[in-house]
Amino acid sequence: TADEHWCYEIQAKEPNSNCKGPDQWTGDCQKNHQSPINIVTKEAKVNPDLKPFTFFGYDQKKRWEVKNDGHSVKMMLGNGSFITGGDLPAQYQAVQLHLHWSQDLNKGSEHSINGKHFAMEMHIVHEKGTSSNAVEDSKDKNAVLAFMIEVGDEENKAFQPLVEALPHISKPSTNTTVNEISLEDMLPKKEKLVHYFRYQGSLTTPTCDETVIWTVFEEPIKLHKDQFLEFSKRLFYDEEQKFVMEDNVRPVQQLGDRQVFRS
Ligand SMILES: Nc1nc(-c2ccc(Cl)c(S(N)(=O)=O)c2)cs1
Ligand SMILES: [Zn+2]
Repeated sequence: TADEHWCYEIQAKEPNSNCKGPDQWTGDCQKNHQSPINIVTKEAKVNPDLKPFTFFGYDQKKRWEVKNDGHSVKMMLGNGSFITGGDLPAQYQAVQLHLHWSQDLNKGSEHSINGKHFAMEMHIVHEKGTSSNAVEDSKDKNAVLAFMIEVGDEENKAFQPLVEALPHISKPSTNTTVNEISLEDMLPKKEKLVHYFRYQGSLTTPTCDETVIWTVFEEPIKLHKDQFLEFSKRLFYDEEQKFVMEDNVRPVQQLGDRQVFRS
């Protein structure tokens, strides 16, 4: 289907590209409750129901499968990690973790906060329900936890196994495993995770289903500059390794009639 040939703007504008850039994405991509968005913090409404999350299984150190899926680097999490709380209507199973980035430190995140983009953005994608029964399509089928990533001068040890795996998955549709990573170690300290923004939106990739309860945490993750540069140095969009994987970022979408909330 046309969506198999969807791509980002940086790929679509290549002379002989035959892929569809963001303004040609189909599915629900042209609807009006889309993601990402710019978050204007002073217009976000405090909602006291936005309690802290509880993370189950995030502390387990595991060997994870990671892959280059041609759009990002994706870590498969289907193993029983899940979240509750955060004013979510049920428990949500962790499915996969992936990132978006640019080489430009100021345009690698999909969401922006008061117009500021970060170097990268990490998404942990969850699906409603228990590992035995997931629910069908609905506005709250998915919950994505979004973390901004800044570049600093300290190595982030929790990300090193993922960074070292990147050269093994430089081509699309390649897999490898990373060992001894715990999701919890990759995230900001738990007490920092009480501050977040919340809105109803979509997948930021085709078919852009409007099924996502978005949580954008205020506290950024920090990576060393060299760790950050590895993503756009080691990963490629194409088999021929002509196009490095960077700017895998959808442009911000109109908020429209939606309200952004904050904890
Ligand atoms: N690289 C790829 N990412 C996705 C995907 C699937 C589900 C979701 Cl929710 C998202 S996102 N960016 O909205 O978190 C991305 C498919 S292929
Ligand atoms: Zn994403």
